[in-house]
Amino acid sequence: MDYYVGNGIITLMVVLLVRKIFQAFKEAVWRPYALTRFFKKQGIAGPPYSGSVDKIKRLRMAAARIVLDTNSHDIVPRVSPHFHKWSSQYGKIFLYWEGQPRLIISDPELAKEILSSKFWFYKKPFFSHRIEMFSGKGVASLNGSDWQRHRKILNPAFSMDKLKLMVDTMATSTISMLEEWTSQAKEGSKTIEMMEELEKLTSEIIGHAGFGISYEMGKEAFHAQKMIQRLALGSHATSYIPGNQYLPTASNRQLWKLDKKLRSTLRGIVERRLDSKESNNLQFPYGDDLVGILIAHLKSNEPADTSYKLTMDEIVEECKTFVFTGHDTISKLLTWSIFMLSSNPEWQAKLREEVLRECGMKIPDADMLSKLKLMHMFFLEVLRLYSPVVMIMRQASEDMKLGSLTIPKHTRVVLPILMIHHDKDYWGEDANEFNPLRFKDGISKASKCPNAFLSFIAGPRVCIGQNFAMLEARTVISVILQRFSLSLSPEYKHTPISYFILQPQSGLPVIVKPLNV
Ligand code: HEM
Repeated sequence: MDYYVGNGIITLMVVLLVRKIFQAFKEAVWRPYALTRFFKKQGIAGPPYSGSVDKIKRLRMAAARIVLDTNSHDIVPRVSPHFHKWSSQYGKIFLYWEGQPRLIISDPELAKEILSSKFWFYKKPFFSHRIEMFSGKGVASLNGSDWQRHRKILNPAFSMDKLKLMVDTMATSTISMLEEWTSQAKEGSKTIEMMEELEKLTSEIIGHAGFGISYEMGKEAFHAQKMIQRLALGSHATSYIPGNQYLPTASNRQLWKLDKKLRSTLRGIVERRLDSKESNNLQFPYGDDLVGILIAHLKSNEPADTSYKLTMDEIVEECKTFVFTGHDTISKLLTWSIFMLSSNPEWQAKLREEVLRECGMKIPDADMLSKLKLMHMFFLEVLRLYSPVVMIMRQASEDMKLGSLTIPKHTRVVLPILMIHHDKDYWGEDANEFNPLRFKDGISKASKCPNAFLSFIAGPRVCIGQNFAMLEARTVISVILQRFSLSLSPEYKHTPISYFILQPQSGLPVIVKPLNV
């Protein structure tokens, strides 16, 4: 009997081993060969599969050592050196390998076709457990009916009427930051590390506006989220070993601890709100901010209670999503805006003049802000040249037609937003120059191709926080320009880099000077 059992186990192990070897061969040899051939027949080329991940690492490391001239906005070779190199060799559409095969598409018309696809033909791919740890398993990463349910619940939190009421909170938080600057600028001016300062400000604003808490109360959550992001991106960049997120390595243990901390802090915020029910608001008894709206959809234990409901875990994950999306992108838009104002005195003067004309020294409200036309063009140009999200990815859920191409099921498609934004074919010979006036007749007329501006993407999954971000950016910059002048510190090194979001590699030191001094 033992003999038969022993033989059976050995046979099973051999079968499993052969299957594993076969799968590994299929993934590592057959699939790259077959896919490369498949695309080659359609006229799509790309760099060789073998050694591709190392090549990307080497290109990135070399690019990270370059310091650009402060007036140069030709940043794609530094931020995405591999895209830059390969697009000049293989054209606007090419295939490359980074763990999996990826098809780069830098044609705005095809990008539009992908982004407007309704029936989940192009879905969000699963990135990695580590990325979800800081970005949350919320509306930004879901697909299908789950995404529809979350998006429908969240849309009311971003209605323009609601956003307008947040301007006061945005301005008040900015003013208290500026009071700090004034008290520090005792000798007439002060150098401020602007990227850190703006991360704190935008955390405070989303904390107040979305969660009804102060920065001090939300500090632990924001700090844990930031630490997870740093650790997760560090380890993600250096390893592609499947399943290694479950190994109890030192960095994994630290990540698990931080994740637990982040989740428990957010859960605490939600539970405190649950305890503060107000019976006179029938539609949103827990408040009509982001957390209040999410809680109003908390699934009760009644079996019939299924439509448009969220579980407690889903609410916590959604809060995580907004801790991330609600401040990281917008703080970098503000960082690059301050960089542009500090290095372009003429534009700083123009925008200050417009702010003083429309708002005087008053705390701006939504109506005043809507009159800042030059400032709107300025932000569009900053977003074009320094788009905080440099690329997005989708995955074909079945064999698809895209223009004249056939895209096989499971192919990951990359839309390189930053590279499209710097492409001379769409934006003209001055594509790398700072010229907000190119937007004077609106976004669609600013380039040769009406869909070439993609900072917030387009289609059903367009950024839900786009209006929130633009209102916050106008408020913060208006209040700063009313009270301070800005100039770039000689310490600044122009080194844009993408750590998930585009940012200056070594921060942004800026000299601030109160205007009445
Ligand atoms: C300058 C600021 C911002 C930029 C450039 C930006 C950019 C983007 C982009 C490119 C996407 C699409 C990602 C993809 O589909 O892969 C996106 C989605 C999203 N953004 Fe933003 N965003 C900004 C601000 C915000 C803010 C302030 C919030 C929240 C308060 C926010 C919340 C979201 C959410 C929840 C999604 C996912 C939407 C969905 O899939 O239905 N964003 N954003």
